[in-house]
Amino acid sequence: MVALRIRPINDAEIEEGASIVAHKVDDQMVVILDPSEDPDDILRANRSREKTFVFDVAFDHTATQDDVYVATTKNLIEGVLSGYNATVFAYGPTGAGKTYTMLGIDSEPGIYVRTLNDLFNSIEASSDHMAYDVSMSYLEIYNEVIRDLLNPASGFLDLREDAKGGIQIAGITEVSTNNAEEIMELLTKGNRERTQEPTAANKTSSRSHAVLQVTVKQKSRIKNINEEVRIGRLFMIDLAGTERASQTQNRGKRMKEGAHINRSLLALGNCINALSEKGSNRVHYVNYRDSKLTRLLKDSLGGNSRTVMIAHISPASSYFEESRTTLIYADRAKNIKTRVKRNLLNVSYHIAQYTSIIADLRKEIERLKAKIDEQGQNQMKKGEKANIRDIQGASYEFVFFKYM
Ligand SMILES: Nc1ncnc2c1ncn2[C@@H]1O[C@H](COP(=O)(O)OP(=O)(O)OP(=O)(O)O)[C@@H](O)[C@H]1O
Repeated sequence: MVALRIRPINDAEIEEGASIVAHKVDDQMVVILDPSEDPDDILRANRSREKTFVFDVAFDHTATQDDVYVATTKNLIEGVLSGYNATVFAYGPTGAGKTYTMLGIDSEPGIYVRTLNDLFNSIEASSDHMAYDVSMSYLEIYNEVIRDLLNPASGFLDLREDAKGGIQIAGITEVSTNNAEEIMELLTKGNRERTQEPTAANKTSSRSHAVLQVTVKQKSRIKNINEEVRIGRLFMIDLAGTERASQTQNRGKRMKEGAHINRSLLALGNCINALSEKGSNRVHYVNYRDSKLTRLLKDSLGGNSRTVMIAHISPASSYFEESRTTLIYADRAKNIKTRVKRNLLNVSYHIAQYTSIIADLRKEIERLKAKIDEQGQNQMKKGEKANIRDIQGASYEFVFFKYM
């Protein structure tokens, strides 16, 4: 899925006399008008100045953070909870609104917070039958090195491929928690560690790609000697901005950063090109190894993941070139097809572990008993004359039946 978001025009753009050249036509269509061409030139009819693009969904300045979240990301949660991988990434020029969409601001939180809230609400709603283990890591790729944003003191980390071709980051901090607020705290702290610098185009420009990875392991509460564990992974990525050195007046360090950012985005673009032409007659080699970013995104782009790209542009005429290239890039990405499969892990227990399974079962029975008692008490409080014994009898029967 490819979505496009046009942010509102800002004061600086209005002050420099920019006009609005990018418009949303309907829920999927966007039109961009080339401001450099002479509108009075009758020989070049309007058609040549306008370029139309169609995406799965398009947003403009009227869209709320929730509109964007609901249309792009909310639907991925159920899949992640049942063992599928999903990736959401924000792409676009510097200052076009990527961090706003992903992290948001306190009064208008973005996709990270909304996703985590819904993820934990869904887990709570189904936790009677299933046990979930959620862990999270947050990293940045800056100048082609990986840093742990939850533990920046750990230095540079390595990407490794496991026996099944899965990508792992050696030594990354994995935080286990089932509390969205706790995660948000960690995230805000992590984000402060992110390499940010003011550029001419954006006062708090993110100079790195930030990757939030959430892993959800799901297994049945009912222990068995053969247990199936489903592992769903969700990547949420705030890419560094694409930029032109001339636009941001970058020199020295900024220039070098720009080169690295552009290298990984170029590698990403090459992968997108090669993947979008897969299936056509030409054989294309997809070179994921060209950058850390594409190695990390290997599964998300061409493999086993539901992937959503949210491309961002400014509506201003001064951003026309960046917007045009972003639209072309995003248009290419529409052709990528991924094939998703559920990640299953089968755990067979040894006889020696049966005592621990029995202990777990006892704990589960105690938990259910306590829950039934609590429900019974609540009903009594409400003055309902429910026959608790009947409820308990029926529930125990149900538990017994489940363990048969
Ligand atoms: N949809 C929006 N509504 C209101 N304000 C927005 C919106 N999108 C972006 N902004 C504002 O525009 C500014 C730049 O946005 P943001 O920092 O998200 O850009 P970015 O694409 O992440 O840039 P960079 O790549 O340089 O980090 C911020 O002040 C942000 O709050």
